[in-house]
Amino acid sequence: MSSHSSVHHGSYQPPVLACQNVAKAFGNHPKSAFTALAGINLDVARGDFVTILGRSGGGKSTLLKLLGGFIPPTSGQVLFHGVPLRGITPKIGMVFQENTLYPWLTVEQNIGFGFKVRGQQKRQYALRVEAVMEHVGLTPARHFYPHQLSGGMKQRVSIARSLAIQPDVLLLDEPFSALDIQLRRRLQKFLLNIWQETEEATMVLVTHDVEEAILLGQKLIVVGGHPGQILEAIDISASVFSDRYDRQFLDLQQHLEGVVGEEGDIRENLSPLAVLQG
Ligand SMILES: Nc1ncnc2c1ncn2[C@@H]1O[C@H](COP(=O)(O)OP(=O)(O)OP(=O)(O)O)[C@@H](O)[C@H]1O
Repeated sequence: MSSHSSVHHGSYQPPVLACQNVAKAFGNHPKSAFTALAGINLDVARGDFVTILGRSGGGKSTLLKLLGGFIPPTSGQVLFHGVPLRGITPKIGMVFQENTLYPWLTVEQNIGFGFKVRGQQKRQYALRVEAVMEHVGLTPARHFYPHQLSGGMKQRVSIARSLAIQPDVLLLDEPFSALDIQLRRRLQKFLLNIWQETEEATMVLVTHDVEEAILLGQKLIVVGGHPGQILEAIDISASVFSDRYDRQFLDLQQHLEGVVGEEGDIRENLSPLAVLQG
């Protein structure tokens, strides 16, 4: 999808993550196997913010799990820095929709968990935890336990916990969909700020919310069909759509609402769309 990653200071740099003709089927028996994804080709370059949009059951989570090494592809390859991915790695962070915080640990301890579990001493990681906690605005809540936090705070802790160990890429599966609309908008801005402020931060976010996909993504991928495939890959620059009442934004939004809408077959709703570029 992106070509600028291949030339970097004159030396070749493979994408952080890539899918090469990836297919995923579930079920062991060939007769009962269900092909969730087929023919997926995708590059995630360093510094990209990719959003994956699709309707429910379209295969978005499956694609993210493949990219995170949680499940292996049935055929094709998932490459991490040009090398086949063999299972999960701390270099790929993952944030889920539901709260996955440890209820018996405080905010601070949850954020430091990735270090502790690797056997590091607190003095080795305390400064890093401090910095991340400050960055996500959770320092005042450092001694709180998850049950004392709001939904938005919990997701901020989850994001902070993943970012703390400095993964090469952060994968986010509908991280804000359990939150109300106002909070969702706030956390979208928060995530965008983190991406902009952190040099070469690379993010892949799955959502069924068209507005979220456009506001956050710099590259937007639509997944759908049977079996699931990449129906569209659109290059957008976040800056083009700084105003969500922008004409181009509204046109793109309307087009994508049609694509992921509940009515009709997803492929029938597709219309040619010029690639928008910043
Ligand atoms: N472990 C599994 N075993 C069998 N089928 C599965 C498994 N995981 C996913 N599927 C099927 O693959 C298809 C894609 O599922 P997936 O969870 O990737 O969709 P999604 O786009 O993320 O949906 P949602 O937005 O509802 O989470 C669905 O039909 C689902 O039932």
